[in-house]
Amino acid sequence: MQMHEQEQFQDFHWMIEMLQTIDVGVVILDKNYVVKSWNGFMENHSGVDGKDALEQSIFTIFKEMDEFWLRHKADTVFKLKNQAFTIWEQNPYIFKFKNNRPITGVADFMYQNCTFIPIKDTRGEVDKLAVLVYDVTDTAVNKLDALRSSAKLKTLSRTDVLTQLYNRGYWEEALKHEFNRYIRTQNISTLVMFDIDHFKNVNDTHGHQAGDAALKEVSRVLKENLRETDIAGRYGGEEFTIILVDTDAEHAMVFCERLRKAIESCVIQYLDIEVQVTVSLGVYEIHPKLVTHQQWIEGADTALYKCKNDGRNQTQIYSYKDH
Ligand SMILES: Nc1nc2c(ncn2[C@@H]2O[C@H](COP(=O)(O)OP(=O)(O)OP(=O)(O)O)[C@@H](O)[C@H]2O)c(=O)[nH]1
Repeated sequence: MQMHEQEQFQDFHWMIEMLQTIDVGVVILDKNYVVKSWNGFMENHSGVDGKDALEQSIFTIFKEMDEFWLRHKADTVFKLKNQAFTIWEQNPYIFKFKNNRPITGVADFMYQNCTFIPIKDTRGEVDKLAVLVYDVTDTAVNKLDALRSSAKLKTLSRTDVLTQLYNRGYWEEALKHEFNRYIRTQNISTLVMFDIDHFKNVNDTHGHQAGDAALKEVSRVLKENLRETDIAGRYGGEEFTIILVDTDAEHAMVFCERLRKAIESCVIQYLDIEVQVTVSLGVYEIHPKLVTHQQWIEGADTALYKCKNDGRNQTQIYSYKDH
């Protein structure tokens, strides 16, 4: 061997050595999807030895592979002679490998980004392509975790922890939204504010924990009586609010009386204590002369306090002329 040839052979040897050991999968496919090269990364993760993979169709080695998808992707690389990419967000993996990383052990399989590179022959024709496979499991798992916890945060920040109803902030936003919708569409909605009667007595007699159990139970009964479109929130301590969408005061009254009776007949169990509570409910149908959503709340609140003054455990309707 001449000196020049020997150097070339050395270069080739180093290149093969490097391809064998890099932490990226390298597969070379011909136009018939037959494997022409298979590096160490592919051997390690697929469990298929290079000598067994060579001259096999890639679809024989990976029987579950989405053949249609890969052919479509590769065809464009062969035709356009351009590189193509896939990212895990679009397609979690091309080659299904088990994930064996200790840190991101939660993922069942390896997330992959892949690059498809056209390889030209000596005449400049693309007759093969290289698929480079990058293990991006760590990045993917971290990103998915962050997305999951931000979705959880979103729910948390709009939910009252004790009752699992909407909290006051979120509920009030919903009320504003409904108020503006009325201005646009003139669709009637009714606001209900209700409060547990003599709730202080429950706490004083049975303790705060029993009081919490009562709040939870009242919320449960409330949820049971709601329609899909109704929006219920915990307004404050033992005060609750409901927007009854597309409902007038008369129908709201029927709803409130049903709810009031359901709560009254409910026996709340906390340890060996049994507690029963009643509620007072104020009803206010939206009115064209209302200028702010705050006035809507005030009307319902006035009706609620009228119930308290008139003996509690009842529903009253407020009307605009009471202003
Ligand atoms: N257990 C418990 N109690 C709460 C919570 N938030 C507010 N409270 C209590 O609710 C009670 C409200 O009492 P008041 O405003 O005097 O009203 P009330 O006793 O319900 O009487 P009326 O509304 O006039 O029928 C207070 O004792 C508060 O401490 C809570 O999250 N858990």
